[in-house]
Amino acid sequence: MSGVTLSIDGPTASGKTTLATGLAEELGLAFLDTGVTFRSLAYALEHEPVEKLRTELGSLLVHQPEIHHRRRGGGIRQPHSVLFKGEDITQKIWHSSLDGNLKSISQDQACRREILLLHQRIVEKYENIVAVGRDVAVTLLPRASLHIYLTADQAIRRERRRAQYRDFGDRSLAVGPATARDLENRDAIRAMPNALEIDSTYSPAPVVLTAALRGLRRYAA
Ligand SMILES: Nc1ncnc2c1ncn2[C@@H]1O[C@H](COP(=O)(O)OP(=O)(O)O)[C@@H](O)[C@H]1O
Ligand SMILES: Nc1ccn([C@H]2C[C@H](O)[C@@H](COP(=O)(O)OP(=O)(O)O)O2)c(=O)n1
Repeated sequence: MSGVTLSIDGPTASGKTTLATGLAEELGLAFLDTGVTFRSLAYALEHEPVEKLRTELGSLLVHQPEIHHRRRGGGIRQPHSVLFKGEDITQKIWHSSLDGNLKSISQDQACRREILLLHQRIVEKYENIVAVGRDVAVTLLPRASLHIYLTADQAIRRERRRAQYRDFGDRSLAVGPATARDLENRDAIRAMPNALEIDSTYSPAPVVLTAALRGLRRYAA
């Protein structure tokens, strides 16, 4: 299949990264995790003022969206790596001490605009790509082949996140209810003709992957 673009939205720990990794491996797609940009900027804010991050985002942060299958250096499994001023910070961006910065970056509209421009430049480079994040269907890939909204009960998502990071020390574990932004995105995606909503609460990852592939075949046909 060529010319495949997929967007995956959904709340924290609903399984977006897992599904996107499966789809990228199965279909040979590049993978852009937009949350990695927000987390990288939260890290970068420890070192640079926000004005500099906004104006020099494209040169300070370099994404490598080709998929890496292996756990990197024994750390958390990451789909792709990211460099900040030339340094690979992929394993440093998940610390809970960055949660405050993450909130500031997420709420900074000027920053969000620059992040979107950066992501648009990245997706333009790839004919086949899956992008993951809180608003990718609406903002980044409105013309994707398929828009997936992934969800799962909050208690299940919290348990999954705890299990995921059990061995990795002080990681960001916050798992709240779906936010207003999540629900807005969900409603916008429901209104799209080529959309698929998957509740993964009782469906293991391979079942979710099969459902997504079936949805893609239906809309790509
Ligand atoms: N369908 C599923 N069933 C059970 N566990 C899952 C499922 N999808 C993902 N997981 C696990 O839940 C955790 C969070 O998944 P992840 O893909 O990182 O979520 P997100 O990217 O939405 O935050 C991971 O440990 C992952 O292995
Ligand atoms: N497209 C995006 C991606 C992430 N964010 C914000 C909101 C998220 O809490 C943080 C971190 O993103 P990340 O994808 O790692 O978060 P979740 O695992 O979905 O909770 O960034 C966003 O506002 N828009």
